Formats: sequence, C-alpha cells, structure tokens
Amino acid sequence: MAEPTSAVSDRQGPDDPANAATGAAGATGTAASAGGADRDADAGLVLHQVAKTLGGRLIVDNLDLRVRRGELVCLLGPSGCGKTTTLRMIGGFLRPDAGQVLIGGRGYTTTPPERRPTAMVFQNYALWPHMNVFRNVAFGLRLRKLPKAEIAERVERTLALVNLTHHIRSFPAQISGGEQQRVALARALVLEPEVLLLDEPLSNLDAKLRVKVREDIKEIQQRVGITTVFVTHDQDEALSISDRIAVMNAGRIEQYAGAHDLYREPRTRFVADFVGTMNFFEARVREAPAGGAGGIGRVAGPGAVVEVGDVAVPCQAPSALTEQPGLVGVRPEDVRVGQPGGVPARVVREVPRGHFTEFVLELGPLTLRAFVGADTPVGQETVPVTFGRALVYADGKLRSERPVGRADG
Ligand SMILES: Nc1ncnc2c1ncn2[C@@H]1O[C@H](COP(=O)(O)OP(=O)(O)OP(=O)(O)O)[C@@H](O)[C@H]1O
Repeated sequence: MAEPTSAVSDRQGPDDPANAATGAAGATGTAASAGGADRDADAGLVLHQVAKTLGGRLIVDNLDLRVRRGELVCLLGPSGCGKTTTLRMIGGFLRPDAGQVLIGGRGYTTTPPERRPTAMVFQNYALWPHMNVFRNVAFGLRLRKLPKAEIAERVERTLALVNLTHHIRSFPAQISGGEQQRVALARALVLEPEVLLLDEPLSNLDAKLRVKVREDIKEIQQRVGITTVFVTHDQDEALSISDRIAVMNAGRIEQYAGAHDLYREPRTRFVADFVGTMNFFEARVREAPAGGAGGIGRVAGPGAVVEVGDVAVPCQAPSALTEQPGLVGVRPEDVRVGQPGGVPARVVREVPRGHFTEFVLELGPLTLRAFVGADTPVGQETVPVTFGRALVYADGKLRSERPVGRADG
C-alpha cells in the first residue's frame, strides 16, 4: 500500500453492474439491507453479503454492514480478523468474490479506487518525501487536472481545517509524526470524498500523541460530517471515537453497537473478552433464598446469588438465571467492595491506578479483579464483596431473558 493514490473521481457515475441490475439501491432482503432500497439509498455505505477468499482461506465471510451518512464507524478486532481486507474492498483495492458495496445507494462493487467517492488514509501515511506539504495535499487534485487557482484554494482551506497552514511549505521530514498524519488526512479530505477510510492511522504514534490525534480526527470528522470507516485493533481508540463499533472475529461481525451498549451488553463471549476487562467463571446464578438468609436479603435489587462452589455471592442484576452452572462474566467495576451483606474475600493485591484502585481478590475458588473508587479503604486483609451486574453466557452467547420470578426485570 505504498502509493498515495486514493483519489476520488470527478464524480463520474459508478460503473458497477449492480446499478443496472437492481437500480441505484442494489440488493435487498438481508440484515444490511432490511427495509430495502430506500434505506440503502439513505445510508452512507452498505456492505451486503461481502465475501473474500485470499490464499485459499475465507477472510471475509458474507459480511453485512450499514453506515449512516456522517457516521464514524470503527472496525475493531484482533490481528488477522479481516478488518483491512474489508476496508480495501470498500476502497476498491480488492474486489469482493461475492456481495455488494453501495455508497450513497449506488453500487461500486467493481469500480476501481480512482473512480470511487472514497479516499483512504494509510497506516504509514505514504507521503511523498520530496514534495512539500502543499504539493502532497495537492497531488490528487493535480491528477484530476483542476485549475491552479482552485487547487490552491482547496489545499489552503483543507490545511486550515487540519490546523497545518503554518507548515504549508515544510517537507514531511521537517514535521512531527502527528503532523504527518494530519497531512495524510488533509490529502484525503481535499478530494471531498463521500466516504473516508482510515487504516490504523495512529499506530505509528506514541501513546500520548495517539490520544491527541484521535481527538483531532474525531473533531474534524464531525465538522466535515463525512461518513467514515476507521480500522483499529485498539479497543480504547474504538470506544472513544466511534458512533458505532463493528467487532470482527474471523471475517464476521460479532456485534455492531455503540460504545456503551458494546461494553455493558456484550452479546458474545468473544466481544465480552475483547472489549474491556471481564472476570469469567463457571457458576450457577439463582434467585436469592426468601428471607434473606446469610444477609442476602439486605442487598438492594432483585436478589440473586451467584454460586461458585460453596460460596454464594449476592448479585444485584443478573442477565439470566441458570440451573446448570454456566459461564458468568462480571466486569471489575461490578465487583462491589465494602457493601453490606457481602461475602468476605481475601485481598491479594491492591494496585493504585489514579482515580481508582484495582483490587485482586480471592473469593473461594475464584481470583477476581475489582475496580473500586479511590475512597475505598485500602490495606485490609479481607473485604466484603457483592456483584452488581452479572452476564450469563450459554454456548458463547449472552442469555438475557428476564430471570424467573422477577417482576421488575
Ligand atoms: N494477499 C493475501 N494473500 C493471502 N492471505 C492474505 C492476503 N492478504 C491478507 N491475507 C490474510 O488475511 C487475513 C486477514 O488480513 P487483514 O489484513 O484483513 O487482517 P486485519 O484484521 O486487518 O489484521 P491486522 O490488524 O493485523 O492488520 C490475515 O491472516 C492475512 O494474512
């Protein structure tokens, strides 16, 4: 991916046979296009049952994705799950074996990159070292043979947008990594694409700069209102900048949701494990015995217990009840320390983490991580523990039916 050529065309119509076959809106009838042509026409980007095999392996597996106009969506997943392959099919650098790519309701599945209304920012920036910032940003417009005055006006306007006007005559080697990244962003935005594609754009920056540049990107993206697909394997990055996140695993999307829902309600074990920290263990989650035996009745909420071996931990909000032991996940902030009615746990370690403290606790056969507020007393040998939310998984999928006997859900 060496060439900074992700130019968009001069707004020529797409040459995708899908347009002839299905009208402007492409196929209908799946998760991506449920609701049909009108919704596809309304969406910024639709992937419909897109598949790709590379080197004899199925890398992208009948993937459906719908991105609203102006939305920033992250493709998040472990190395090798097919994020970049998907992005390259959106940008036209790879042709899908099956399925359709629709942008603004028009089919672009087979259209080459330079004739799509997309622009890509690459991981390594791919700036021309012998060209100054102005000429790097002007590159795509010159290819389009736009008048000189228009090129100058658009380049200057875009450099002002990314706050780089003062470096207009600098060469890439004379500016920082973060500034180089903003030049790469300007070079894509100056083409006024309908969809901006970013492939791990921050991975060459140090930790502090990553946070700064990702905030810059989000701010610019919102200001321009451009539909954006951002590839990353960094959950922190995805959670902090996305309107929605598509968590990918082995060529498929496991869950597509906003950051809050993804974190609080991970639908699969894979997502729960990949996004944030989770305590996982085998347990039975049952209704609390009537009358509050063992102090359980004093815990606020519906009153369930999580049974692990001989230990029964009061739990405020299980996602389901299980007669047979199943996989249970509890976020560290849902391991509550110092609550009335709690079960004593041995404190193995306390790690100050600034505005919270991480406790490592031994509770019967379990070792648990708990994140507690800085005001929780430290230096104790044992602490009482209860659970807030507990997520119950069966066959790797979240069970979220209303627990038996609970009227309030
Ligand atoms: N041209 C190719 N031929 C054969 N296999 C390929 C080719 N390109 C990619 N792959 C394989 O496809 C899989 C997915 O690659 P892809 O780059 O899409 O993953 P990714 O999710 O973006 O990972 P990363 O975060 O490491 O970039 C990888 O196992 C990769 O080795």
